[in-house]
Amino acid sequence: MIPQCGKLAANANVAVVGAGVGGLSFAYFLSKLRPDVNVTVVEASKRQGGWINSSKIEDKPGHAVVIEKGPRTLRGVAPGTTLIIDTLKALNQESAVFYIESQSEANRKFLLAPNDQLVQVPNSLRTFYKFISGPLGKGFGSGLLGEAFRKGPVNKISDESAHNFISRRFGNEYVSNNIFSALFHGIYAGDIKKISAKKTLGTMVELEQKQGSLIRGMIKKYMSKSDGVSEPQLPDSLKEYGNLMGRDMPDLMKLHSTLKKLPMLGLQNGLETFPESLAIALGQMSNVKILSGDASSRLSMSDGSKAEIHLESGRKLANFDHIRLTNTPGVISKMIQNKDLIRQLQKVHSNTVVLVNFYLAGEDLVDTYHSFGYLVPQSNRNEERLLGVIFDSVIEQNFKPFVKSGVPHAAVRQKGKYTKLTAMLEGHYLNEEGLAGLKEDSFYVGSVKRALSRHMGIPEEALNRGIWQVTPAKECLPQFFVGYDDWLAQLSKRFVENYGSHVSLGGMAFGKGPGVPDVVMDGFEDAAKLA
Ligand SMILES: Cc1cc2nc3c(=O)[nH]c(=O)nc-3n(C[C@H](O)[C@H](O)[C@H](O)COP(=O)(O)OP(=O)(O)OC[C@H]3O[C@@H](n4cnc5c(N)ncnc54)[C@H](O)[C@@H]3O)c2cc1C
Ligand SMILES: C=Cc1c2[nH]c(c1C)Cc1[nH]c(c(CCC(=O)O)c1C)Cc1[nH]c(c(C)c1CCC(=O)O)Cc1[nH]c(c(C)c1C=C)C2
Repeated sequence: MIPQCGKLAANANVAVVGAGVGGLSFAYFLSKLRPDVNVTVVEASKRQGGWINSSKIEDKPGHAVVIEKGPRTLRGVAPGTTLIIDTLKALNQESAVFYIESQSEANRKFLLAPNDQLVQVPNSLRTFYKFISGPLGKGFGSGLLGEAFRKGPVNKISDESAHNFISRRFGNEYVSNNIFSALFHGIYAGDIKKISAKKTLGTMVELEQKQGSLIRGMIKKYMSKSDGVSEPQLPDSLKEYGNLMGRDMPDLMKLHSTLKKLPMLGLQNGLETFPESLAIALGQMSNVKILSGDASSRLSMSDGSKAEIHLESGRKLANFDHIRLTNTPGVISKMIQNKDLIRQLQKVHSNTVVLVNFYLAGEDLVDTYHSFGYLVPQSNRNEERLLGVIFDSVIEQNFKPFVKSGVPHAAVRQKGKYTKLTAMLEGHYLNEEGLAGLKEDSFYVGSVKRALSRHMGIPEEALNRGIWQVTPAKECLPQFFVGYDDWLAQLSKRFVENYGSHVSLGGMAFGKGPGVPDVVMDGFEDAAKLA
């Protein structure tokens, strides 16, 4: 998010706060587009990559296994993914790219029913029938049949919760409680009853507004698509990327068309390969400095035209024409002095997720449920406060190299059978207690063992033989509360009143969505506006 701004003057100084993928990609694109600009990246932690964290454990002496303590896959359909893969190509890392086919077992997903049975999310007529006639299907068939005839809200509303919206469209609360609440666990670690429909289900909300119903809207969209054969087009953001970065347009179009058909992509040695490649490229640019291990504690303006950053170590960095902040609203609120802005930023709470990684060599403990993993809807009793479980070993075993001459398949997975899982817990369930409610590691390992045994019948004895790691990702996912878009517009106005065009905001809270492709695309678009 960037205020109306002019282009940076020649040899301008820019600071980027945060060396997560959002900060690194903004710095990378800006330096590529404007090699005369001096860029300083300030990072609190000693490592770069932010929540992208592909960590290594030793299975046996000298044998490293990658475990993801954050994101691991990218959506193929997102334009930001084309930008990421094309950037990796430019950095000679294309051979590290892997993908999952739509028909792959790793593209199946399960939901946990109230009776603790796993039910497959339909991907065929047979599974659709099984799903709607099962415990999670209540209200789905009738809801869908009646959807086209249900009226919109009586009074025009500017926003509502995603739960409200889904319940209105389906004519019951079952569909939200049994299905959509799980999806909101699997993306926002959030409570569907508190999340903005406009921000998170924007396309559906628009369909209702324009066509009166989702089904009618979708039919109309389908009919207009099948009217004529239109040439495939690059989205505007990718056209701008291709033009400004001097990329071959037909190649970019081909890459985007290919990626759009892939449900997900991953990287050899984990998703951290991307921010790591960006950091290496930035390290080779003479006009870029990365300062790690020193947090920004305060921002100030010196004479109305230059900005300063005060670091926790006591050091002051001065003379910046522009500062890019890529942190959550809560973190940014601690760097500024204006009371009104602080109050506004503090309105956004970021949820905490506890990640529990498990690895066991030699055995496949999830063989009856081969899939991406499962999510837990709010209709489940869920004593463990589990949000969902990702079956990393299944994903890795189904990865295919994106380029034929790339890394051999075996390079992304261990040899033979193994089980690698990531369970995610807490999220909105922790909000009443706050961070003080976080428990010891052994508590979470116990919770996950109990849940896996109950949901999939995995014997505790087998779980006791694996390696466990617990990582709390504190206040990691900003929550898009009802009215978020209006809040963002107001916030942007207030930032301009206070800092003119000297400060811009990037990262999960300020882009199109919370995914890696969204924050990378946002970083490019804002860098292009300044360049
Ligand atoms: C558990 C989890 C799973 C996810 N799964 C997926 C997924 O499967 N697919 C997907 O696309 N996305 C996923 N995401 C989202 C993805 O992680 C984010 O889109 C991405 O990491 C955001 O990058 P960022 O640079 O904006 O923020 P961050 O990664 O938060 O980076 C911000 C950086 O700022 C630094 N910082 C903080 N305070 C200061 C300070 N005062 N001074 C200087 N530096 C500071 C931090 O140390 C950090 O390095 C997931 C997120 C989480 C938490
Ligand atoms: C169980 C908790 C979580 C899982 N992933 C996340 C949480 C909190 C975080 C997350 N997952 C995705 C994103 C990016 C969203 C985007 O806009 O790109 C984030 C922040 C991707 C994602 N994961 C699932 C879905 C449906 C999506 C979005 C689109 C897609 O990739 O298809 C499903 C899912 N997430 C988790 C599990 C266990 C799971 C399904 C079985 C873990």
